[in-house]
Amino acid sequence: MSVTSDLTVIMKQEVGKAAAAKVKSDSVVGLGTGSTTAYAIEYIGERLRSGDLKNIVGITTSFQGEVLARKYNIPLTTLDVVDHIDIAIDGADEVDPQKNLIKGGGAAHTQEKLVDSLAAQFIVVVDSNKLVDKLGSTFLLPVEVIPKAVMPVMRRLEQLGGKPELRMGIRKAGPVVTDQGNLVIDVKFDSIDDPATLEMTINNIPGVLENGLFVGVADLILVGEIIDGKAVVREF
Ligand SMILES: O=C(CO)[C@H](O)[C@H](O)COP(=O)(O)O
Repeated sequence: MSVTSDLTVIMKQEVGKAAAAKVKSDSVVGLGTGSTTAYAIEYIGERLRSGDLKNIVGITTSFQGEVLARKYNIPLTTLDVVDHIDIAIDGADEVDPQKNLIKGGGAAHTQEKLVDSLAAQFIVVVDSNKLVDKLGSTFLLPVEVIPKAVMPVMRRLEQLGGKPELRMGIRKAGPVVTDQGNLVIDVKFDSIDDPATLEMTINNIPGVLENGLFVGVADLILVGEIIDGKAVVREF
Protein backbone atom coordinates (compact mmCIF):
# COMPACT_ATOMS: atom_id res chain seq x y z
CA MET A 1 0.00 0.00 0.00
CA SER A 2 1.36 3.47 -0.87
CA VAL A 3 1.89 6.26 1.67
CA THR A 4 -0.93 8.25 0.03
CA SER A 5 -3.44 5.43 0.32
CA ASP A 6 -2.38 4.79 3.95
CA LEU A 7 -3.18 8.42 4.74
CA THR A 8 -6.50 8.20 2.90
CA VAL A 9 -7.48 5.20 5.03
CA ILE A 10 -6.60 7.12 8.21
CA MET A 11 -8.70 10.11 7.06
CA LYS A 12 -11.63 7.82 6.29
CA GLN A 13 -11.37 6.11 9.68
CA GLU A 14 -11.26 9.37 11.61
CA VAL A 15 -14.16 10.92 9.76
CA GLY A 16 -16.20 7.71 10.15
CA LYS A 17 -15.55 7.76 13.88
CA ALA A 18 -16.53 11.44 14.14
CA ALA A 19 -19.82 10.76 12.35
CA ALA A 20 -20.58 7.72 14.50
CA ALA A 21 -20.05 9.90 17.60
CA LYS A 22 -22.94 12.13 16.47
CA VAL A 23 -25.51 9.31 16.62
CA LYS A 24 -27.77 9.54 19.68
CA SER A 25 -29.53 6.76 21.57
CA ASP A 26 -33.18 6.03 20.68
CA SER A 27 -32.79 7.05 17.05
CA VAL A 28 -33.38 5.78 13.54
CA VAL A 29 -30.11 5.91 11.59
CA GLY A 30 -29.66 5.86 7.81
CA LEU A 31 -26.58 3.81 6.97
CA GLY A 32 -24.96 4.78 3.66
CA THR A 33 -22.62 2.91 1.36
CA GLY A 34 -18.89 2.97 0.61
CA SER A 35 -15.55 2.54 2.30
CA THR A 36 -15.80 5.69 4.46
CA THR A 37 -19.31 4.95 5.72
CA ALA A 38 -18.14 1.41 6.47
CA TYR A 39 -15.95 2.87 9.25
CA ALA A 40 -18.93 4.83 10.61
CA ILE A 41 -20.99 1.63 10.69
CA GLU A 42 -18.16 -0.18 12.46
CA TYR A 43 -17.86 2.55 15.11
CA ILE A 44 -21.64 2.68 15.63
CA GLY A 45 -21.42 -1.06 16.26
CA GLU A 46 -18.58 -0.48 18.76
CA ARG A 47 -20.63 2.13 20.63
CA LEU A 48 -23.58 -0.27 20.80
CA ARG A 49 -21.33 -3.05 22.10
CA SER A 50 -19.80 -0.84 24.78
CA GLY A 51 -23.25 0.36 25.93
CA ASP A 52 -22.43 3.98 25.12
CA LEU A 53 -25.24 3.95 22.51
CA LYS A 54 -28.62 2.27 23.09
CA ASN A 55 -31.79 1.47 21.23
CA ILE A 56 -31.03 2.48 17.68
CA VAL A 57 -32.27 0.96 14.44
CA GLY A 58 -30.55 1.29 11.09
CA ILE A 59 -31.93 1.64 7.58
CA THR A 60 -29.42 0.51 4.99
CA THR A 61 -28.91 1.86 1.47
CA SER A 62 -27.31 -1.20 -0.14
CA PHE A 63 -26.51 -4.87 0.13
CA GLN A 64 -23.04 -3.82 1.35
CA GLY A 65 -24.52 -1.78 4.21
CA GLU A 66 -26.81 -4.62 5.21
CA VAL A 67 -23.91 -7.07 5.44
CA LEU A 68 -21.88 -4.62 7.55
CA ALA A 69 -24.80 -3.74 9.84
CA ARG A 70 -25.37 -7.42 10.53
CA LYS A 71 -21.65 -7.97 11.11
CA TYR A 72 -21.64 -5.23 13.78
CA ASN A 73 -24.99 -6.30 15.31
CA ILE A 74 -26.88 -3.14 14.41
CA PRO A 75 -30.63 -3.86 14.43
CA LEU A 76 -32.26 -3.00 11.11
CA THR A 77 -35.65 -1.76 10.00
CA THR A 78 -37.17 -0.55 6.72
CA LEU A 79 -39.09 2.44 5.41
CA ASP A 80 -42.21 0.27 5.38
CA VAL A 81 -42.06 0.23 9.18
CA VAL A 82 -40.68 3.63 10.28
CA ASP A 83 -41.96 7.01 9.13
CA HIS A 84 -38.88 9.07 9.96
CA ILE A 85 -35.07 8.93 9.98
CA ASP A 86 -33.26 10.99 12.61
CA ILE A 87 -29.77 10.98 11.11
CA ALA A 88 -28.17 9.54 7.99
CA ILE A 89 -24.43 9.06 7.42
CA ASP A 90 -23.13 8.54 3.90
CA GLY A 91 -20.05 9.11 1.77
CA ALA A 92 -19.66 11.06 -1.47
CA ASP A 93 -17.47 11.10 -4.55
CA GLU A 94 -17.39 14.89 -4.87
CA VAL A 95 -18.49 17.71 -2.56
CA ASP A 96 -18.71 21.35 -3.66
CA PRO A 97 -18.57 24.43 -1.37
CA GLN A 98 -22.42 24.61 -1.34
CA LYS A 99 -22.57 21.04 0.07
CA ASN A 100 -23.89 19.64 -3.20
CA LEU A 101 -22.64 16.17 -4.03
CA ILE A 102 -21.93 13.63 -6.69
CA LYS A 103 -22.61 10.13 -5.37
CA GLY A 104 -22.96 6.69 -6.88
CA GLY A 105 -19.37 5.47 -7.06
CA GLY A 106 -20.72 2.28 -5.52
CA ALA A 107 -23.82 2.31 -7.77
CA ALA A 108 -26.02 2.74 -4.69
CA HIS A 109 -27.16 6.34 -5.24
CA THR A 110 -30.86 5.53 -5.81
CA GLN A 111 -31.40 3.99 -2.38
CA GLU A 112 -28.94 6.49 -0.87
CA LYS A 113 -30.94 9.48 -2.14
CA LEU A 114 -34.14 7.93 -0.80
CA VAL A 115 -32.73 7.45 2.70
CA ASP A 116 -30.43 10.50 2.90
CA SER A 117 -33.12 12.93 1.76
CA LEU A 118 -35.61 11.62 4.33
CA ALA A 119 -33.23 12.13 7.26
CA ALA A 120 -33.74 15.06 9.62
CA GLN A 121 -29.94 15.43 9.53
CA PHE A 122 -27.81 14.11 6.67
CA ILE A 123 -24.09 13.97 7.48
CA VAL A 124 -21.59 13.40 4.67
CA VAL A 125 -18.26 11.73 5.45
CA VAL A 126 -15.36 12.33 3.05
CA ASP A 127 -11.61 12.61 2.96
CA SER A 128 -10.20 15.88 1.68
CA ASN A 129 -9.54 14.41 -1.81
CA LYS A 130 -13.30 14.61 -2.45
CA LEU A 131 -13.56 18.41 -2.18
CA VAL A 132 -13.99 20.23 -5.52
CA ASP A 133 -14.81 23.80 -6.53
CA LYS A 134 -17.23 22.56 -9.18
CA LEU A 135 -19.08 19.23 -9.44
CA GLY A 136 -17.97 17.02 -12.31
CA SER A 137 -14.32 18.14 -12.08
CA THR A 138 -12.93 14.75 -11.17
CA PHE A 139 -15.77 12.23 -11.13
CA LEU A 140 -18.20 10.99 -13.76
CA LEU A 141 -21.90 11.43 -12.97
CA PRO A 142 -23.61 8.05 -12.38
CA VAL A 143 -27.10 7.55 -13.81
CA GLU A 144 -29.10 4.40 -12.95
CA VAL A 145 -31.28 3.20 -15.85
CA ILE A 146 -33.54 0.25 -16.49
CA PRO A 147 -31.73 -2.16 -18.86
CA LYS A 148 -34.05 -1.56 -21.84
CA ALA A 149 -33.41 2.21 -21.69
CA VAL A 150 -29.60 2.19 -21.96
CA MET A 151 -29.28 3.27 -25.61
CA PRO A 152 -32.05 5.93 -25.70
CA VAL A 153 -30.82 7.41 -22.41
CA MET A 154 -27.22 7.50 -23.68
CA ARG A 155 -28.33 9.35 -26.82
CA ARG A 156 -30.27 11.88 -24.72
CA LEU A 157 -27.30 12.39 -22.38
CA GLU A 158 -25.13 13.14 -25.43
CA GLN A 159 -27.66 15.73 -26.57
CA LEU A 160 -27.30 17.31 -23.11
CA GLY A 161 -23.54 17.66 -23.73
CA GLY A 162 -22.39 14.59 -21.83
CA LYS A 163 -20.07 11.75 -22.78
CA PRO A 164 -21.82 8.63 -21.48
CA GLU A 165 -20.36 5.17 -20.97
CA LEU A 166 -21.95 2.04 -19.57
CA ARG A 167 -20.28 1.05 -16.30
CA MET A 168 -18.55 -2.31 -16.67
CA GLY A 169 -17.73 -4.64 -13.81
CA ILE A 170 -14.24 -5.15 -12.49
CA ARG A 171 -13.37 -8.86 -12.65
CA LYS A 172 -16.79 -9.43 -14.27
CA ALA A 173 -17.44 -9.87 -17.98
CA GLY A 174 -20.36 -7.50 -18.38
CA PRO A 175 -21.97 -4.41 -16.93
CA VAL A 176 -22.38 -3.53 -13.28
CA VAL A 177 -25.88 -4.48 -12.08
CA THR A 178 -27.33 -2.40 -9.23
CA ASP A 179 -29.07 -3.78 -6.13
CA GLN A 180 -32.34 -3.02 -7.99
CA GLY A 181 -31.26 -5.06 -11.06
CA ASN A 182 -30.59 -2.01 -13.24
CA LEU A 183 -27.50 -0.66 -15.06
CA VAL A 184 -25.36 2.43 -14.53
CA ILE A 185 -24.28 4.95 -17.16
CA ASP A 186 -21.36 7.18 -16.09
CA VAL A 187 -21.39 10.57 -17.78
CA LYS A 188 -18.58 13.07 -18.24
CA PHE A 189 -19.84 16.64 -18.37
CA ASP A 190 -17.16 19.23 -19.12
CA SER A 191 -18.78 21.67 -16.76
CA ILE A 192 -21.77 21.30 -14.42
CA ASP A 193 -22.81 24.94 -14.05
CA ASP A 194 -26.31 24.37 -12.70
CA PRO A 195 -26.42 21.07 -10.77
CA ALA A 196 -30.04 21.52 -9.60
CA THR A 197 -31.35 21.85 -13.17
CA LEU A 198 -29.17 19.01 -14.46
CA GLU A 199 -30.36 16.74 -11.63
CA MET A 200 -34.01 17.32 -12.58
CA THR A 201 -33.41 17.21 -16.35
CA ILE A 202 -31.69 13.83 -16.20
CA ASN A 203 -34.32 12.36 -13.87
CA ASN A 204 -36.99 13.39 -16.39
CA ILE A 205 -35.52 11.19 -19.15
CA PRO A 206 -37.79 8.13 -19.55
CA GLY A 207 -36.02 5.02 -18.29
CA VAL A 208 -33.84 6.87 -15.76
CA LEU A 209 -34.35 5.82 -12.18
CA GLU A 210 -32.02 8.26 -10.42
CA ASN A 211 -28.80 10.18 -10.96
CA GLY A 212 -25.94 10.85 -8.56
CA LEU A 213 -26.40 14.62 -8.16
CA PHE A 214 -27.51 15.38 -4.58
CA VAL A 215 -28.40 19.08 -4.58
CA GLY A 216 -29.50 20.69 -1.32
CA VAL A 217 -29.67 17.36 0.53
CA ALA A 218 -26.59 17.44 2.80
CA ASP A 219 -26.75 19.26 6.13
CA LEU A 220 -23.23 18.77 7.42
CA ILE A 221 -19.97 17.75 5.73
CA LEU A 222 -17.26 16.07 7.81
CA VAL A 223 -13.90 16.20 6.06
CA GLY A 224 -10.95 14.07 7.11
CA GLU A 225 -7.68 15.92 6.56
CA ILE A 226 -4.02 15.38 7.34
CA ILE A 227 -2.47 18.44 8.95
CA ASP A 228 1.15 18.33 10.14
CA GLY A 229 1.08 14.57 9.75
CA LYS A 230 -2.01 14.21 11.98
CA ALA A 231 -5.56 13.29 10.96
CA VAL A 232 -8.11 15.96 11.87
CA VAL A 233 -11.82 16.29 11.10
CA ARG A 234 -13.18 19.60 9.86
CA GLU A 235 -16.90 20.41 9.62
CA PHE A 236 -18.78 22.75 7.30
O1 LIG B 1 -22.05 7.07 -3.28
C1 LIG B 1 -21.51 6.08 -2.86
C2 LIG B 1 -21.91 4.72 -3.25
O2 LIG B 1 -22.90 4.74 -4.22
C3 LIG B 1 -20.37 6.22 -1.91
O3 LIG B 1 -20.84 6.84 -0.75
C4 LIG B 1 -19.30 7.02 -2.56
O4 LIG B 1 -18.89 6.33 -3.75
C5 LIG B 1 -18.09 7.23 -1.65
O5 LIG B 1 -17.46 6.01 -1.39
P1 LIG B 1 -16.09 5.91 -0.59
O6 LIG B 1 -16.37 6.37 0.81
O7 LIG B 1 -15.72 4.45 -0.68
O8 LIG B 1 -15.09 6.78 -1.28
